[in-house]
Amino acid sequence: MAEDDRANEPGFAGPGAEGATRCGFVALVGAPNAGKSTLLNSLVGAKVSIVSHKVQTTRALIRGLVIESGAQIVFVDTPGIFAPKRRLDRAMVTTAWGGAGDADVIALLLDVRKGLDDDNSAILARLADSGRRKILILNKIDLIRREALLALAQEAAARVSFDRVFMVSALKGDGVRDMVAYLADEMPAGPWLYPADDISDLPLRALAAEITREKLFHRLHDELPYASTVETEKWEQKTDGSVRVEQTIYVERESQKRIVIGKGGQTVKQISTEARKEISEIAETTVHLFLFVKVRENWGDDPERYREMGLEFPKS
Ligand SMILES: Nc1nc2c(ncn2[C@@H]2O[C@H](COP(=O)(O)OP(=O)(O)OP(=O)(O)O)[C@@H](O)[C@H]2O)c(=O)[nH]1
Repeated sequence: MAEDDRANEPGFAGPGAEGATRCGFVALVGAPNAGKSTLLNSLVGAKVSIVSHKVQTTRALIRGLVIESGAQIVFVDTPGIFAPKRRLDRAMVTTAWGGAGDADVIALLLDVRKGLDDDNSAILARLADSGRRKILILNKIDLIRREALLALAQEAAARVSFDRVFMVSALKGDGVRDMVAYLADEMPAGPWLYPADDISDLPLRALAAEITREKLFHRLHDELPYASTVETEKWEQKTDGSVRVEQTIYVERESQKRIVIGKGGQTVKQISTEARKEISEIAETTVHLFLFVKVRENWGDDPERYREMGLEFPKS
């Protein structure tokens, strides 16, 4: 149904119609790499959460805002849930469940190729105890046969009583609109929490740091991306409308710094070129990006770094 048609439906209330708008929170939870960030970006129609084929790209709670049928849906992209080992891992998992606890609807995203493996089984077990409204989103249906998909849906539904099950391809957009229409109906009555034009509650400078971190993830291999973090130190509006952005990539060791910089500065230059293009898009202006690489030993044990990433610092 076209947006215009909806406006003629009884009960429709656009922004500002007091008492008739709806607004609520949907927490996207799931194992690492299930496709939460891909889904969120596709829903919002822009990049608010970073995507990579490596696991655990999303560290903090990132909100994406979608408006559908008079409802503002605040999607909360949580870090992937898995058995944590390091301190940073524990912080991410605690944050993820914290995000789910406050939501009107918990949406579990499951990579259909993984099926009910250990990570997904553990999440299902925990969700089964939650009294909240919950839906199951089977993602990456472009990669699996229909019979296997239906069998998986049945198996998951036998463990947790989901209010609804959706089958989608976040990458291709299949099935996504139906899911959003359902969620819009489920949102409680109330005023919108964010301006209609906003797509995320993350400030531009935080989004910009996330974009650079994504490029870092794409360019570098093994453990290095996990040992690095990016901070926007300066966001300076120039009189000609352009912005000067200074960011620092923090790594844990001198040897890692050399890798990030690359031969003759090649690697950091490529990261900078790719990041600048995307930051310009979200800032909707010309961006001059300056990247610095610094060693900050043991940042993984520094409470301040967790606060900057929007994570709680776990005591142990
Ligand atoms: N074929 C296919 N690939 C997908 C689909 N959705 C996501 N992917 C891919 O799966 C990988 C992981 O996607 P992300 O969106 O980063 O996953 P995530 O759940 O946010 O991951 P974490 O940040 O680790 O929690 C990426 O390479 C995506 O391109 C889909 O519907 N089909």
